[in-house]
Amino acid sequence: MKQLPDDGLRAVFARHRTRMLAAAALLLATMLAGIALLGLAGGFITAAALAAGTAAGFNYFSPSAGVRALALARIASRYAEKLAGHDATLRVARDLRGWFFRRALPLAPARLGVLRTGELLARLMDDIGRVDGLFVRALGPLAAMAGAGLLGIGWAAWVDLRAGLLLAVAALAVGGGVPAVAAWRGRARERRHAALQARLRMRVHEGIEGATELAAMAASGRWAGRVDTAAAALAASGRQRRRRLAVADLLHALCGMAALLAMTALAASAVHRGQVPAAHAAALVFLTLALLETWAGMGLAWQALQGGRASARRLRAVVEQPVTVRDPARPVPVPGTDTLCMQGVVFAHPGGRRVLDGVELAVAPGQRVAIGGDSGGGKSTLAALAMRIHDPAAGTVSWGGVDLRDVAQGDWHARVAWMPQDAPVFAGSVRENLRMGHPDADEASMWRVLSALGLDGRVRACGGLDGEVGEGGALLSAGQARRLALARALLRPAPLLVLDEPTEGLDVDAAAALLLDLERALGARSLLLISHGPVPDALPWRRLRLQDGRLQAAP
Ligand SMILES: Nc1ncnc2c1ncn2[C@@H]1O[C@H](COP(=O)(O)OP(=O)(O)OP(=O)(O)O)[C@@H](O)[C@H]1O
Repeated sequence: MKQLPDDGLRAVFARHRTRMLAAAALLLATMLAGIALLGLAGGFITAAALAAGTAAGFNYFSPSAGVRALALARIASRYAEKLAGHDATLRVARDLRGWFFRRALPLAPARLGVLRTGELLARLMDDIGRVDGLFVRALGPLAAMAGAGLLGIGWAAWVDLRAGLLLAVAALAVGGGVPAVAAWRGRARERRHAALQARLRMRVHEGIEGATELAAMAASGRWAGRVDTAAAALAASGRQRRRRLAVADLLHALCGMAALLAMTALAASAVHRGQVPAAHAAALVFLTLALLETWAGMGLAWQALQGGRASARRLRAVVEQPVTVRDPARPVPVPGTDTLCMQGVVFAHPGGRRVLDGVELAVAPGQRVAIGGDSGGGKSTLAALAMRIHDPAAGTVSWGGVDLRDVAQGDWHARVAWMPQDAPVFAGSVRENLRMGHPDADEASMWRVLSALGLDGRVRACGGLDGEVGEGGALLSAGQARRLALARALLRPAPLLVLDEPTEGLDVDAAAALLLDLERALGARSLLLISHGPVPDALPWRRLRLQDGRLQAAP
């Protein structure tokens, strides 16, 4: 992937700065054409009314040609502005997702794992949606409104200085007051709104995920109540935002009315005193009207700006977490088949106790080591260190004498086949699931692994390698799903297998059968097996127990 010079959120927008500027300029042109259209038409009608029956030589042609030209220009610039604005937004939307995934993926699973799926989904969908709409909903309109205001004030001041000052005061009242009302306590409100949206998504997601258990515990109604509560809180927050917007709109209308009355009075008195021609005076009134109409979207744009900024902070909070492991500047090549070694390994999760406290372990080529121990004793943590998901606080984890901190994480992962405790089965076919482990695997090797794990019969009976397994392996039994995940790991051409509780959820006989099948399928590869269940006596594996942060021979 192309390395981007600056990978901050601002850089995503800055990359499309030219397109956004062009879209904002076109939006400004559309606004100006609308304002000029109203001003010119108003001035023209007034001048024509005053000239009626008195001036045979009144020039109807130029103003009406101007009106037609402005109407056409407005249509053309609106079309171009929509095109340019959406083009810029779609590009930002594309890059924003790329940016988020590029920054977030290295944080998985150690950092992302602590976020609940619903929360992560909310950030991926709602927050990214609000941030990628920042330009069309907030930045572009606000910039164009400011530009139109400045030019309008400039023209009014050129016609009559007092009119310019009056428009400037109106602009300050609307431009300062409306955002102040719309955005009052907006930062906290938008943060809360985003959090409520995430909470609703989390409840719905977890309710769907746990639907069967909730039904079995007769708790579906209670859960639906929790979803309703979250939905009601979100709706209340939405109403609060709309109320604030309504108050801002009211303020805008009041300021507008006052400004319009004042401008009408000022224009009439200027005409009366012969300081301004009647057509120009009428144009001033229409200009005020048009500018106020243009500024009508200010409250909404301001709220969109605050919402977008709150969402941007939520996205940054995910991606700006420090990565748990870093690749070295000059990675050392990873030896092929070799010994995995842990020496004096100490590790504690952030804010937690020392889970590992001087672990010594060696897994020689072809050796099988099974590690048992109490629940919560640190077995999965040990596997995660072997995978270099975390680095030890003290001691070393090495492969063939090379410290894993000196190799690139990707190179190391190419040497290991890992099956985590909650290994997922992906929606799709058996083939697609297996190819996740080894994209180039041929059919013969897939069948070999399936048959070694006793899964070939089931796969043949249900459509072969292209048979669907359902979402999360819903069409498979728990044992078949574990076997498929295990087959995926076994298919990986890696000299070391790290399997975390591959027999979880299986009864004792099924677990023993799976381990015996595994032994047959392993061949020359080494195995580091984490299991709190018993390993069948028939297997000549080295058995260790993790106790008080250290490994000892199992009885
Ligand atoms: N990401 C984390 N952040 C903080 N603490 C964690 C994290 N992961 C695990 N722990 C804690 O570390 C300890 C060891 O957890 P670990 O999952 O390694 O145990 P385990 O032996 O695999 O347990 P089990 O057999 O139940 O799977 C536990 O007390 C757990 O609460």
